[in-house]
Amino acid sequence: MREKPLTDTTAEKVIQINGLYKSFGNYHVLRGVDLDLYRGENLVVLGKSGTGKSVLIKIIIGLLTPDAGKVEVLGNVVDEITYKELLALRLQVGFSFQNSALYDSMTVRENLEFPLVRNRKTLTKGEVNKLVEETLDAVGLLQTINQMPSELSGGQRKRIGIARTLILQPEIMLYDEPTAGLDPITCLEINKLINEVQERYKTSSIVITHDLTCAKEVGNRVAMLLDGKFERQGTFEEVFNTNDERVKPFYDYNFIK
Ligand SMILES: Nc1ncnc2c1ncn2[C@@H]1O[C@H](COP(=O)(O)OP(=O)(O)OP(=O)(O)O)[C@@H](O)[C@H]1O
Repeated sequence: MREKPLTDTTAEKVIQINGLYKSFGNYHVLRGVDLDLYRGENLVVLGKSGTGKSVLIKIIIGLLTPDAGKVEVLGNVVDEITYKELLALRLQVGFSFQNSALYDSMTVRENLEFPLVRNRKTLTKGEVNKLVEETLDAVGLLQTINQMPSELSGGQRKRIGIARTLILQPEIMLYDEPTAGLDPITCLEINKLINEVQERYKTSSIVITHDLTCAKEVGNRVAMLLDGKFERQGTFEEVFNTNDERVKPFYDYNFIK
């Protein structure tokens, strides 16, 4: 298995989260989250279902507001900027949805053109075509350009979903369970793609996953959300070298102990 290099912690922090709290009624989901994303790294976020991983992502992209704490993304304090600034920031933060979220009535080409036509209005038709083709090529699916999403496999749909996010060339990528529901071979292909995207597009990424093979293959660093905080952060080995009963079952289940 490929060994990922350690994160360069002297690099700029593209996301800085300090003392973040978020509750819904009496349910205290995030209870003092501290987390940094360094430029160029893939940070894997692990945690049991319902621990607040999606809530965290929604706060990062300004879809939810924190109760307390500071969330800074590419130098912007997310709940202090104007709505216009937030929209501009969201173009720098690509979010790859779990269900791929493709438009079923559009071809692959049209799905990829859509974010460009909406957000890069000065591009010529030729430039749009070039970007669509280059991005499809980067995810290895140029041959599907005229197909409909319904004609693609689950793994291909994931790739197209990633391509549609990548086409705006965001600085930060957020992957939400990129390998969920895929067979092991396709999972390995998606892991490889996430690593290729990191190298080719120089993205900084947060990868939410329950798949520890994915975590090991793509993560320069791993952070585990436990009881509302990232109590364990470090390399894959550092995070899992523990007898903590909240952590061990993740490892044992994934690696059949
Ligand atoms: N808008 C909301 N209003 C009320 N409760 C919410 C809201 N959003 C999330 N929650 C609650 O916050 C908790 C954390 O949800 P979240 O979706 O972040 O979990 P998760 O860690 O992403 O889970 P999974 O791994 O299953 O995707 C859940 O109990 C959920 O019901």
